[in-house]
This record gives sequence, C-alpha cells and structure tokens, in this order.
Amino acid sequence: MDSIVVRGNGPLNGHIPIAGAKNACLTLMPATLLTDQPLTLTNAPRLSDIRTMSELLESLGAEVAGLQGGQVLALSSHNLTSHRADYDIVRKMRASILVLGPMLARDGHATVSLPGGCAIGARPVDLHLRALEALGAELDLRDGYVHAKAPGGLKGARFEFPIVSVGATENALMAATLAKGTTILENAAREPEIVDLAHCLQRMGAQITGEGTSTITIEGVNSLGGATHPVVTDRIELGTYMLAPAIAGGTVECLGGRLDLVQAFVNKLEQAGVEVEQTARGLKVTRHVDRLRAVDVTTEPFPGFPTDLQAQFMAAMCTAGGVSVLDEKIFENRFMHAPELMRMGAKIEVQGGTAHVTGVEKLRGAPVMATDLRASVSLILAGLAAEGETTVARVYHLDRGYERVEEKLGACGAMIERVYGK
Ligand SMILES: CC(=O)N[C@H]1[C@@H](OP(=O)(O)OP(=O)(O)OC[C@H]2O[C@@H](n3ccc(=O)[nH]c3=O)[C@H](O)[C@@H]2O)O[C@H](CO)[C@@H](O)[C@@H]1O
Ligand SMILES: C=C(OP(=O)(O)O)C(=O)O
Repeated sequence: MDSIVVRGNGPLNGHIPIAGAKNACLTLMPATLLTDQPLTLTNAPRLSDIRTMSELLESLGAEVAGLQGGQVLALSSHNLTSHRADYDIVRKMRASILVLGPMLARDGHATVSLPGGCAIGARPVDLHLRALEALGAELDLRDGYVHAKAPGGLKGARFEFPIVSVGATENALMAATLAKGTTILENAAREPEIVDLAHCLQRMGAQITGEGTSTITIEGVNSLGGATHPVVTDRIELGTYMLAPAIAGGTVECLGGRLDLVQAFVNKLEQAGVEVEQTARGLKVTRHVDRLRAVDVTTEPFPGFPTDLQAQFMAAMCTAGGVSVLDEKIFENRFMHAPELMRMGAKIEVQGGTAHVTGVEKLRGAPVMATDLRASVSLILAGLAAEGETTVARVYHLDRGYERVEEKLGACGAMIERVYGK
C-alpha cells in the first residue's frame, strides 16, 4: 500500500489548480440513469471514487468513457441490462445508493445493496428510503438489499426531511424529475453540489425551482434528454489547499476557487489571522501572522462550516496560539485524526462530539495512519509544518478524494513524495 512522506520545509508559495468536486460528480454520474440520451460531464476529477461509480454504472449496463485523461466523462444509459447494484461495489462507496432514485424513476424498479456504516459514523439511509416512499415507491428490505418498485411510476408529493441530508435530497431530487405531478422537498440540503445537480438536470429538461434554498419544487416531466455539464469546483479540495499556507506560511493561489463556495470556512480562516483575497483566477491565501490564533468551529450543513473540512482545520489549530473548541455536529465519530495528530505532539482532548485543541509551538513528524479521507489529508497538512518527517500510511483513503496531492503541494515548495507499495 502506498504512503505519503512529508517533511516540514518552511513557507509554501505558488498556485494550485482545484479540480471538479468529487461529491458533485458522484451524484451527477447516476443522473445518466434517468435518460437514454448521452450525458457528458466536463471538469471531472480523477479519483478512485469516480472509478468506483463508473464500475457500478457499467455493472448496470451503462457506458462510461473517460476522455481527456478522465477529465471528461461520456455516459450513456441507452441500454441498461441490470437494475441490481451489488454489495461488492456498494460496500466500497456509500454514494452508490444514489443509483436507486434514478433507476426507480425511469424503469419502475431497482435493487440496491444497503451500504452499511463507515469509519465516521453509522450513516443510515432511512431518509433516502422515506423520501422515495413519499413518492409512491414500494420498498422491501431483505438480504441486505433494498428491493424497490413503483409499478405505475412515481408520483409527485410533498416531503419534509426531518434532518438535512445531502444524499437523500439528491436521490429524491433525481427521482422527482420523472414523477407524475409536483414534488415539494422541504428542509432540503442547500450544498453547492445540490445546486450543481439541479443545474445539470435542468439542462436535461427537468423542471426544478428553488435549488440552493431549503424548499425545492420539481414538476415531473415524461422524459429527460442528454446534456453537457461542467462539474462545479471542489470546495473541500479548495479549503484543504487554502489551509496549506495557513499552516506552513507563504502565499498560495487556489485556481478556480470562489468565495461563495467556502464563505463560512473563510470567516474562520480570517479570524485565525489568514488573509483571503478573491482574484480573477481564484482565491489567494496568505498568512501574515507568525502564529495562527485559536478559533472555535461548529460543523453544520451548508452554508455553515463543512464537516469535510473539520479534520484539516484541526490540523491548523494544533499549532495556533490558545485553545480552540471544535464541535462536530454532522457525524458521531469524526475525530479519528485526533489521536494521530497527538502522535505528532498535538494536545487534543476529545469528549463525545467536541474536541479541545491547545496549540503547541511545533509539531514533530511521526509515522501516522488515517482511517478516512479527510483524516488522511489533515495529517499531510500537519506534516507540512512539523519538524522532521511524517509518513502517512494507508493513502488509498486519500486517493478517493484528492488527485495528485504530492504534485499540487510539491509545486508550491512542499517536500512531499509518494512511496509506492509500502
Ligand atoms: C458523496 C457525498 O456527497 N458525501 C458527502 C455527503 O454525505 P451524505 O450524503 O452521506 O451525508 P448526509 O448529509 O446524508 O448526512 C448528514 C447526517 O444525516 C444522517 N443521515 C443521512 C441520511 C439518512 O438517510 N439518514 C441519516 O440519519 C447521517 O448519518 C449524518 O449524520 O454529505 C456529507 C455532509 O455534508 C459530507 O460529509 C459527505 O462528504
Ligand atoms: C465523507 C466523505 O465522503 P463519502 O460521503 O463519500 O464517505 C468526504 O468526502 O469527506
């Protein structure tokens, strides 16, 4: 298994191109199942999760071609041969559940393995299922699979999500595009990835209003057509690389970055003493202060501070002046990076969903291991400013969500390399 070796090497300077969003692409790809016409996604990220989604769609009979080195995905579902998403693929990636709504809406039946829990929490899919039931789906849970039917087609309905769920909103939104009549989704997720999905579906002919607000209204249509759609910028990759100069010092311009994608996060960075400037090309980030200031953070659904940046922000707080309190409100077990950061000399106390981080002057390199995607990258960020060498093992988690991390940071002066097969 590959590892990443990082050596603290002073300030970083340069620019980093930000890719299309993993979490948008993973919901845009299943949208192909809604139509027999071609769907082309541009600005796609080159990640193992995207390959897993391709594998899943291909197992259903969809065609997926990666063009221009994988940055363009040409998808076609004109000849679906299966409506069963197998456990063997679904277990690798929770976003697999997003094929359920589209298949059910177009063909009236689908069988999808239940994804199971994962390192960061139990992550049930009950809200996906309740929303589809509200649209008239008949569901039977047996043998670890959801067997779903809608013999007369789905029917528009009003559904209020009891808590905000990104994935459940996406599944319901896709399904409702082909349901008969009007669907109103209340307390819907407002993430940029939802807006991006709605824009793609609109290009395919869907009638959707209210995307980006907590009430989305969908007028069902009889069929959807093809489209070409650019995947929105990855705000989590963006925030991650914005933290690199915040932690190591220097100035890094994140190309393609937009303030509206990361405003809550930027507010916290600025409070910590980092300057963020919107330029014509992206977001330019500079740390002027010698030492960051401790800042408290609570994770929330968009437009709040994203849970997917909590681990990386914690890495920054490890060497800040003062005590910062990080409250994780989205997932019940998302502090697995804390004990690893402590192996590097960080002072962190975790109690339930709250972590108290007391900044130390300096972290020290150590061999560390990550159990999820954002935890992995937080250890790399910490390593950028640590004394000595940090080796991050099990980087297959990292490869789910970051393309060419060593090249992107290396181009700004970081001493970072991938060691193959260790
Ligand atoms: C592929 C993708 O886009 N992943 C993102 C998506 O995950 P995902 O869509 O899985 O996250 P959700 O927004 O659904 O989860 C939010 C909370 O709702 C709970 N819940 C969710 C669904 C459900 O049926 N029942 C239920 O109880 C979850 O356990 C969690 O506590 O949004 C998360 C929250 O921003 C991000 O961290 C993930 O990176
Ligand atoms: C938690 C994440 O992804 P997933 O929902 O695919 O597990 C993430 O992107 O940080």
